[in-house]
Amino acid sequence: MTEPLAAASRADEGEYKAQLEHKISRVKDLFQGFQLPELEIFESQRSHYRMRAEFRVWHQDDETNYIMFDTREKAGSEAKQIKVETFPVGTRLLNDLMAKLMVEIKQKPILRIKLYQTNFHTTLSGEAIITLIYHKKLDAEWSEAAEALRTQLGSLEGCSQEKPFIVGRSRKQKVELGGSAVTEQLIVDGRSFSYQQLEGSFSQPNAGVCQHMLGWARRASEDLEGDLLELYCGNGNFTVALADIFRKVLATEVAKSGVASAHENLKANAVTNAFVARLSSEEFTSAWKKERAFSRLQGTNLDTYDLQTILVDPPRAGLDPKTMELLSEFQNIIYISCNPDTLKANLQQISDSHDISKFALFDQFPYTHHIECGVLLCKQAATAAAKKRKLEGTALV
Ligand SMILES: C[S@@+](CC[C@H](N)C(=O)[O-])C[C@H]1O[C@@H](n2cnc3c(N)ncnc32)[C@H](O)[C@@H]1O
Repeated sequence: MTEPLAAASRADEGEYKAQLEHKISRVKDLFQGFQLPELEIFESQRSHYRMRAEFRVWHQDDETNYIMFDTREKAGSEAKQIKVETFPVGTRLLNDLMAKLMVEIKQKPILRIKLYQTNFHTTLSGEAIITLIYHKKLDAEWSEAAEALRTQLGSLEGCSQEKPFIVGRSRKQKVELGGSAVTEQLIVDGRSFSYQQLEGSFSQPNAGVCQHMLGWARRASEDLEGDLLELYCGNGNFTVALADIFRKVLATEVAKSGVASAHENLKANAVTNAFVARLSSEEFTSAWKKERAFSRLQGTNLDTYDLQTILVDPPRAGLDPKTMELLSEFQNIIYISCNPDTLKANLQQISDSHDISKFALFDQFPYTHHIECGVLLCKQAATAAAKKRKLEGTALV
C-alpha cells in the first residue's frame, strides 16, 4: 500500500500516545452505528518499526541525497521534496544500510551515476535486500562494483547474512546479486513461523504489529469449526499461522509472486493441510458457484471442504460486490482491513446477517492517518446460540 511516509518519517515518540488516541476515537466514531464489542488495541514500537522503505535519489551539482515527497501538500501544488538523512521509523538495520550505502555511492561514480531510486527491505531476522534502480544499462563493471558494495555492507552489526542481497534494476533489466528473497521469522504466541519475502512483493510493513495481527487472528479462530477459506493470502502470512487451528485451509491470491512464496512458506513451515491457488477473489467466487472451472484448482476438490470460515485481507478498495455476496454465506468472517472507510461500507452490508464478535485496531502505520483493523463476525443465529450456551453455563454454576 502507499502511505504518506514522509509525514511519518520523523517518529515523534512524544506524540505516539496522542496519535493512537486519535485513531481510537476515529474508529469509535466511524463504527458507532454498529454494536461493537470492546475494542482491542495493539500498539507499535515507537520507532524503528518499519521493515521497508523507498527513497528517490536526488543529484545536484556534486551532491547526492535520498529524498521523499511530502504528499500532504494541497492538491494541485507540487509535492515538496524532503531530504532524508536518517529514517527513524525504519529498522536500525535499514538506517545503517542507508547511511553506509550513501557513503559508498558518493565515492563510486559507477554506482552513483543515473541512480534514480533505492529500496530497502529488512527483516526482524536481520536479512536485507537493497534494490538500486537506474536510468542506464547495468554492465559487468557495475556488477563488480555492486558485489564489492555487498562486502562493505555485510560488516554491519545486525545483518545476519554474510552480505546483504543487491538487486540492480533498469529498463527491461534485473541483476540479482546474492538473491532476491529474504527469510523473515515471526514469533506468534511463542511459536516461530518462517516466511519467504520477495523483493518488490507485498509483505506487511510493520513486522512487530504483524505478529500481533497473527496472534489476534489465531485467538479469533480458536473456537471456530470446519475449514477455512482465505482470499488475498499474499505470501501465506495468515495461511501458515492459522493452518493448525483448522482441519483444512483453501487460500487464494492473484499475484503470481505471492502464490510462489506462499507455496514455499507452506513447505518451510511443514503445513500439509493447506492448498494455495492463484485466483482472484472474483475468479474464486465463480469457481465456488460452479460457473467456471479453473485448471489452477487442479490438485484439490472444492466439494471436499467444509468451509465455514472466510478470512479476507483485501487492498484499500475493500471487497467487490461478488465477494461480498460470497462472504454473507459464511458462518464466520475474519476481515483484516487497511482502510476503515471501505471496511465500514462492507460491514454495513453484512450487519443484517452477522454480528461483530471481536474488533481490533492494529497501529501498523504510526504517525500517519492509516489504520489497520481486524474484525470477527459470526452469523446471528450462531451468536445467539453461543450467548444462550454461555448463559446456561453461568446458570449452572
Ligand atoms: C493487504 S495485502 C494482504 C496479503 C496477505 N494477507 C498478508 O498478510 O501479507 C492484499 C493482497 O491482495 C492481493 N490482491 C489484490 N487484488 C486481488 C484480487 N482481486 N483477488 C485476490 N487477491 C488480490 C494482493 O496481491 C495482495 O497480496
